[in-house]
Amino acid sequence: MSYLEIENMSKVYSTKKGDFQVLQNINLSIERGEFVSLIGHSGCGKSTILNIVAGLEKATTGQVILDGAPVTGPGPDRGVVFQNYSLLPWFSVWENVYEVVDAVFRDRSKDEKKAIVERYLTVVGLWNHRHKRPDEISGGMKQRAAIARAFAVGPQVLLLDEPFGALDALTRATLQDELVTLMKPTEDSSVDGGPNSGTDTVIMVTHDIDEAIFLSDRIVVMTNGPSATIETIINVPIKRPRVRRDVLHDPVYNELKEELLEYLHGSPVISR
Ligand SMILES: Nc1ncnc2c1ncn2[C@@H]1O[C@H](COP(=O)(O)OP(=O)(O)OP(=O)(O)O)[C@@H](O)[C@H]1O
Repeated sequence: MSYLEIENMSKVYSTKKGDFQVLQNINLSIERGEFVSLIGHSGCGKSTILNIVAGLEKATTGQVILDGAPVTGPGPDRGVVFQNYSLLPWFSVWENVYEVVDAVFRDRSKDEKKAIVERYLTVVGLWNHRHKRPDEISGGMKQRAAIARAFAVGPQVLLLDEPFGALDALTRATLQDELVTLMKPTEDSSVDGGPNSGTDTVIMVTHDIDEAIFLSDRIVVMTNGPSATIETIINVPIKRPRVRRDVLHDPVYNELKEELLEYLHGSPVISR
């Protein structure tokens, strides 16, 4: 059995107009340490899959098994980052991260918890902005704070729902690079939390083909809904951690891009 198993998952929403089958027969095995992206047209159920793995939604049939145990609700072993930041508006950046660290690491000293917060706010370049509230910082900074908060508690599985979707291309690329840095285990184990306590498995929902290729080991392409299922799974045979420029120059990159565009839009694309 793999580290994370999605077994025969289906999801039916009851609506005023009757039952609406979003997902049908989703089967996916993810190994520890894998970065897997879900890609597909709007409304096919990508967020629904992520929410079920997060334990925020229940599957209608089937189940999610994580590290041998069925998922029955949310837990500190899974961290979620949404597109819309989800920071508490009345807290500073520092407090937003500290609150969660404090809740998860109940038995750590205050100094240890502060050190974890400092470490992750520093990695995402927000230490100098730690006293600001979410409405005083840019969208990119808010998303950095949300990412720092997710990594700071060191969930084994990180669930990213279009984490960079609302950002401009430049900020997006910077944050993708920061994510690569955060995913890389460091030698420094003096401060626990984060990658040192094992955040190495990621499921990311994205609409961005380049982002999916740059970050993922495998890309799961969904069919269109309703009753969406997995159309195909594409391997990205470029070793991680990756450097953006190297990936862009890798001949495999254009081949994968073309393949994905063909799945998503059904027509061959002329590569540059
Ligand atoms: N609570 C709900 N009740 C009824 N229908 C829902 C509910 N949540 C989602 N849906 C429907 O389920 C379908 C899948 O939604 P979901 O958000 O998972 O898709 P998605 O692939 O993530 O879309 P997008 O790419 O646009 O974010 C959509 O048609 C949506 O309207």
